[in-house]
Amino acid sequence: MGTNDIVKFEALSPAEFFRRNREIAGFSNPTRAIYQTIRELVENSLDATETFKILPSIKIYIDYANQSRSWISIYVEDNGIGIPGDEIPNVFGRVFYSSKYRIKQHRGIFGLGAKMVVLYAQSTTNTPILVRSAPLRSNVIYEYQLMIDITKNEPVIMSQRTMENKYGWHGTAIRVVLEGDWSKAKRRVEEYLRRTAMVAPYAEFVLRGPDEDDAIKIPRVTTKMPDPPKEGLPHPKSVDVELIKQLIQKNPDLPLLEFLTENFDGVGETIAKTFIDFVGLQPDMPVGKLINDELINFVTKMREFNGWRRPRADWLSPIGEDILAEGVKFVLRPEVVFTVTRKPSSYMGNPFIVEAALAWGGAIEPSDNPIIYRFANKVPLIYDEGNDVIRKIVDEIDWTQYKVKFPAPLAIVVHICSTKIPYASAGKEAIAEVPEIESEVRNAIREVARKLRLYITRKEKEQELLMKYAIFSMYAEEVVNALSYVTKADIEELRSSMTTLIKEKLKIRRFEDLLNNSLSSEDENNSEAQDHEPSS
Ligand SMILES: Nc1ncnc2c1ncn2[C@@H]1O[C@H](COP(=O)(O)OP(=O)(O)OP(=O)(O)O)[C@@H](O)[C@H]1O
Repeated sequence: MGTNDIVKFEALSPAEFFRRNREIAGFSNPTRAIYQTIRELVENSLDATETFKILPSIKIYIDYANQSRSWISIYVEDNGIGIPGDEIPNVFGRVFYSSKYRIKQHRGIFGLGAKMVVLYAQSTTNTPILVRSAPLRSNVIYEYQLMIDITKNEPVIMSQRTMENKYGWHGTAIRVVLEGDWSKAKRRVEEYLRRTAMVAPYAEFVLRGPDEDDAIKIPRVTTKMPDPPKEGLPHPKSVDVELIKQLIQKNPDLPLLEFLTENFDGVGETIAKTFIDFVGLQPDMPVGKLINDELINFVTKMREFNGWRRPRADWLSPIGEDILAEGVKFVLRPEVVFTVTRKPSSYMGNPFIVEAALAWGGAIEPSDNPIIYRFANKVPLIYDEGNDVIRKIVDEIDWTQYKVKFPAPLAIVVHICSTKIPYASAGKEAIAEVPEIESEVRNAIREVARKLRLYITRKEKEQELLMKYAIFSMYAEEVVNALSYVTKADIEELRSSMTTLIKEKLKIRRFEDLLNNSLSSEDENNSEAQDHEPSS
């Protein structure tokens, strides 16, 4: 009896795989499905706007489509660059179809999110997704109703039409009906938007829920936007055999020297020659002539070679210290916020930048541990904090070295941007442990923590001075009274000289300065100007 008689083999289409395993893309239950749907659509909207320097305006409307069956309708509209009409079916109907498989920072990476939304809707309510989109300067608006042929991983067009674009609209609007629990998902969705606004204060959001008074509006706080990322080439340290084979196939006759200078980030002629020498090959050898062993050796050497330039960070778009501070101030309303954007760094040839903000006091509730807000490529990570390397690092820090005593009103924001975020899963909720990233996160947090220590030290000194001033003034009044009685001098003059004397003694240049929380320059010099790294 042949094996085929007892074991049946079959292939699975990508769409079928994700229909069966939707948990790994974040669609694990009805509450999570709503959150994940909104998140995937909003992230596409943000990518379609800010990557092209358009200030994002995003509308999210939730309605009950059929309350007895827990069917929820979700509508998301943006003012982005839109989608070309002929691309719409594949964009929503073919798993692993994307414009973001490029070396450039995006929120999206997998080419999966929008399709998961369609798959989930289809699997729970059997209704198509409605898409309307108008690219920039388009005379028409395209409208499609789409489903997915799951076994073929292909779009099924249920209806299609074009409409006149009377008002010059551009952007994309999507309506989808799925089974979900809005009452439970609501808080998560609101929190997600609040956190998104923290790192994108240049965006505005309207969220309207199905019930009366169920609406929130997050206004645009600034019109400043980060510079969009440029599109890059792979760094030689990030390659593998398959990538090199694909590049060779495109042009097998290309000499090795040109192959290197044309296809990789930061490889000039001199570096390419040194490298080819290091491998022991000839610069004019056509790259297609590399035999298997040579090819494998070539790739291994590419990763070993230490003469490459560092990966360029032009493919990244960090938020920037000012914009991040504005977002954090607006959302968390702290007493004070410190931010830092670290210099670019890299892991395995992938450039990355870590940014951190520390918010202290004000509306932040004191808690026993720092409150952590994690972001990757401007996406808030809400679930799975326990598995995240950022939580681990924050917990390792000895906060007493920064004068923080818990419970304390302390929030830490960490943003990692990279052309390749090492996510721990397809749901994009936690960042895996990568030593280079860990060390940058640690440095970023320490940098803002040092600013906090300086701030707390100053505040303590100010408190001390205010106390002394109050006590001295109290006694001064008695002295002034007694002096004026004995000498018959003018009491007002005496009082004024006494106040001047006290201020001089306390080194307060202007009393108003003290009340405004700023000390004289002398005090500043005496404070922690020489700020040492605590030896943790
Ligand atoms: N609102 C939108 N405006 C413009 N283009 C969009 C919009 N939504 C989706 N797209 C296009 O559709 C493509 C596929 O989107 P999808 O959400 O499936 O994957 P992705 O964003 O590329 O990656 P990920 O799965 O990581 O989110 C995007 O790459 C983008 O080109």
